[in-house]
Amino acid sequence: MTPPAPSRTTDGPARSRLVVLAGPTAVGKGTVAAAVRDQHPDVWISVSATTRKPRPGEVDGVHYHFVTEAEFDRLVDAGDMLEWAVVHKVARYGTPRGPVDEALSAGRPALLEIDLQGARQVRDSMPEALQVFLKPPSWEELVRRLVGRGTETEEERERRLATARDELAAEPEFDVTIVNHEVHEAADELVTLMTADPQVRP
Ligand SMILES: Nc1ncnc2c1ncn2[C@@H]1O[C@H](COP(=O)(O)OP(=O)(O)OP(=O)(O)O)[C@@H](O)[C@H]1O
Ligand SMILES: Nc1nc2c(ncn2[C@@H]2O[C@H](COP(=O)(O)O)[C@@H](O)[C@H]2O)c(=O)[nH]1
Repeated sequence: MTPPAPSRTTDGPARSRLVVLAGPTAVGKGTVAAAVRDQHPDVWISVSATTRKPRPGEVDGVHYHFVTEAEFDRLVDAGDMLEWAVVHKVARYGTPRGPVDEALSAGRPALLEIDLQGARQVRDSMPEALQVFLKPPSWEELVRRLVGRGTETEEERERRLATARDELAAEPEFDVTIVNHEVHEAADELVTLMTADPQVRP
């Protein structure tokens, strides 16, 4: 799919659409974002900074910028984070501000895959961003996906599922909901939203 040229307004240069993708743990945010990356290289996807340790197979600078607590503090103190939060009561995650501005100024549709707290911060600071909620087909399927991923201990899974209940209740805050039944269908729905005229809200 070829994106339309970004809209121009009378009060500034062209800016493309910023989309926030949020939703409970293991709903498939990362998987859908990876499918978007594979199929639509024109879409820019933010690489977050985090203080959590890499999982097997995760590459620094690709999946996350893995930073120390001190480095994260420095980024926050310098005002270099568009948003950040402590997620699942364990680690800090944040969106580096500079690359987002560069992508939008270059006219690329930009995607942030972040948690509910971060989505709320972006809603305050960039109300023009489109807020998309990714929802599981059912609670049972969400648990199946979390267990099936096999990357957390039982204790960590319980903590994530507790957060997930609050996150599911926040669905009405979002502009659009996509149900992640099938990865490629969800990715296509997301790209359709990302490449629509940013002046027109769905
Ligand atoms: N549509 C789908 N159908 C079946 N399995 C899926 C689907 N989407 C994702 N999965 C699987 O669910 C698991 C969780 O996906 P993923 O890690 O992308 O979730 P996430 O929302 O990014 O999670 P977290 O917020 O914990 O980082 C993975 O094993 C992934 O392969
Ligand atoms: N507020 C932010 N949340 C983020 C960011 N990057 C990722 N996340 C969210 O963290 C959880 C856990 O991720 P995991 O990789 O440890 O499974 C998940 O909900 C992500 O969406 C960010 O920059 N800011």
